[in-house]
Amino acid sequence: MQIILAPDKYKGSITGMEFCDIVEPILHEKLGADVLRLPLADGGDGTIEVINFYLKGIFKIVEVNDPLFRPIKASYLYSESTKIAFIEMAEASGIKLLKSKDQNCMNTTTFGTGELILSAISEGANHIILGIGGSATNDCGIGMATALGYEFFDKRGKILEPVGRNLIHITKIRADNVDSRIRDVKVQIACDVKNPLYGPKGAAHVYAKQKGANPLEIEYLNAGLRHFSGLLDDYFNIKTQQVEGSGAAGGMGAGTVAFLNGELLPGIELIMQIANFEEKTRNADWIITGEGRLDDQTLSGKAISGIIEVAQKHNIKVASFSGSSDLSAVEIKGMGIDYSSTIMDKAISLDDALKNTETYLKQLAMDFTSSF
Ligand SMILES: O=C(O)[C@H](O)CO
Repeated sequence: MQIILAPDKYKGSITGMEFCDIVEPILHEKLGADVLRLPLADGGDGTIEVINFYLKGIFKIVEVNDPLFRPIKASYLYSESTKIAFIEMAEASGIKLLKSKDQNCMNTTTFGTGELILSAISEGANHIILGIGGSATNDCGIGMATALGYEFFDKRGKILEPVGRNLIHITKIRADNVDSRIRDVKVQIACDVKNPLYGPKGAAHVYAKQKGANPLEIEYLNAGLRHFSGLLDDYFNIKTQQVEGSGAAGGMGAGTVAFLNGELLPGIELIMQIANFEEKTRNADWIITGEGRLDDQTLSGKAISGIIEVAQKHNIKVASFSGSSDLSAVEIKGMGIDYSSTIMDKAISLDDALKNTETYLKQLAMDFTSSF
């Protein structure tokens, strides 16, 4: 029997690799199964480790500007043999880098992410995968673009600092000094959400509060995104608001489409491409997946959605060992999952589940093997 282990992380608990370490020996021992590990991620936190499992690159450490223009060391992954770099914007421009008192996306920049991109190009990358999300910013990517050589002017012809509050003042974009090497690089964007750029479901209204903006500032940032999107559309001949995910990471989705000619993709889709997932699983009997929680979001962008698609195409059974589930047995079956169990079925409380994930996950794996 061939079994593929394709877990995402259990957020705040174990990584996908740890999941494999726990489950694989039980499948070997109890079923004599041939097990292949293909850990997945959705583009959010922890994606870099999963990508490295496939790319086998090395981490490059560079000094860049953090969201408040302070020097920090940030890393990205580079694979010399494939010339692919994987950059997580949160490493340079993430909310995790700021104390809560310093968080306000009126004043933050994605400049450091642009510096990471330049560094990767200087290393020799001809393909950059940029994971966006977890950002401290709402600057529509103008910080990143500035690092690449773009300039943004106000109506008096003054160059503006590339931060969220200045989007509304931009009247002119200049590309004369842009690093021309960027044109030869294929850029794919692993996007964590599908929000539009502005409006009630846009970057500012949905995510700026968690980045320290107050209600007035949120309105101001939203107006800035709306205004700037008009400029981007005219300058690059695109329709930013219509791009799914343009509002990801404070408008970085739109910024990457415009300034990098990037292709926005759900993170899971990109990682499955890198893992060569479909090719490697087509003869499997089972795919076992797992993620922190099965819920009604599960089919929209999380790892399991991509797995079910491939499994159904090749008639492979799917099992899910998740942390918890908000779905009924009928809903789970309806999604295309043939076997499902959760850590919370075993644990007496959330605290117990988090403390004893390994023990309970072993039990889930044992139960699965006994079902044959
Ligand atoms: O960074 C952000 O704004 C969120 O992760 C959504 O992309």
